[in-house]
Amino acid sequence: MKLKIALLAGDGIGPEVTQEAVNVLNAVAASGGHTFEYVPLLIGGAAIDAHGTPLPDETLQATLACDAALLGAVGDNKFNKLAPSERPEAGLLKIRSELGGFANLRPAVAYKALADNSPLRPEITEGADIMFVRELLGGLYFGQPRQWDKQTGRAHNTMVYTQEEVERVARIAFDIAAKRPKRKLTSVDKANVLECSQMWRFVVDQVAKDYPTVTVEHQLVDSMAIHLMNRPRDFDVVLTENLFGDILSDESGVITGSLGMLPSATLGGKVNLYEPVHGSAPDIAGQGKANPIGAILTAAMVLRFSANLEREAKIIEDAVVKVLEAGYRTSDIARGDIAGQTKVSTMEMGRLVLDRVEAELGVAAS
Ligand SMILES: NC(=O)C1=CN([C@@H]2O[C@H](COP(=O)(O)OP(=O)(O)OC[C@H]3O[C@@H](n4cnc5c(N)ncnc54)[C@H](O)[C@@H]3O)[C@@H](O)[C@H]2O)C=CC1
Ligand SMILES: CC(C)CC(=O)C(=O)O
Ligand SMILES: [Mg+2]
Repeated sequence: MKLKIALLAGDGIGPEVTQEAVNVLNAVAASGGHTFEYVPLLIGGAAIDAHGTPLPDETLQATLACDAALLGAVGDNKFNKLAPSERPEAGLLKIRSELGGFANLRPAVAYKALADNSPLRPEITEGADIMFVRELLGGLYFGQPRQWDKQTGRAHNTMVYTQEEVERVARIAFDIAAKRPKRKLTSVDKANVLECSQMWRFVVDQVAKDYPTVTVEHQLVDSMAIHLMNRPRDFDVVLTENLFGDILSDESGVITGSLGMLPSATLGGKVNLYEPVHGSAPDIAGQGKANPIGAILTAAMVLRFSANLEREAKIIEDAVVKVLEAGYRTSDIARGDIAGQTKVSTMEMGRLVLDRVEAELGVAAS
């Protein structure tokens, strides 16, 4: 297997966690016959600093010429006063839209080893395993018109969806649900207030007719936020529009023990885009405190969806579980009051996972 991967490390903790993801990918390459070529490219604040724009054309063109894109995170407080169109985040939104992936898969799995890290009681989270399918190219983040008119003191954004946009992401979510043991799909909307959501619900019900084995329910986003905390095990595939999915998937970090645990893959476009769910975390950047597991599990998704290496993806996921079971914790998932835990840095956590991946694959330690 040959894979050319655009490496969009970005800002803050982005480069720190991406390096750990690359290390495990390299172990898989070394395990036999695979070549992963990386193309390091600037995006976000790093690209603004170097080229005055958050997505240089060179980055976009080079990414389009790759088989997959692995992104860390973008954003830095020093750009907070810029207009949305000039900020690092605009570079991420633009590359998402140019790559064309519309189905953002964000799995949230409550690992037993981290049961005491969630503020939710272990009996609430135990066994929770949710696959969020977030629509990534529509809704408020992309809708036109949008403006802040400082003269009139009025600002507006536009939520817009077409039936086709809803249908294509709904089909991906139903396909996934049909293959999972629970075969349940929860569609999230705000159909009691928004026309976009009423159409969303109508289209989901239409698509559901093609998936008779999948149980479908609709939840309003506000009460969904509390159901997710009260009874996370009741959910299986959760289908949402762009903004609601952004919020609810971050919220699911409470179920898993940390936002730093969450990976994602965006499918359906010209080039699949892989990124952990978290942002650039400027509060901990450069201190070796970032949890690289979200990025490492994102690397597993690269192998699963862009390289068809399911066994190797599983080896990485199992290695993460084993390291957690052995008690190793980055600071976001460390609890000083629990015996048997060893606090480790970003690089140490990456190394611990890598050691197990290399051992499992029979690769000499790098
Ligand atoms: N995909 C992306 O590139 C995203 C970028 N952002 C940007 O990131 C910047 C910071 O945004 P925030 O709202 O603070 O969200 P954030 O996700 O960066 O951080 C939220 C909190 O979680 C912690 N955290 C996040 N990832 C972690 C990890 N891997 N290990 C340990 N702790 C972790 C942070 O320290 C912080 O306390 C902003 O500029 C924002 O726009 C936010 C979300 C996604
Ligand atoms: C453009 C991003 C900063 C939005 C976000 O938080 C995300 O996609 O998770
Ligand atoms: Mg987000």
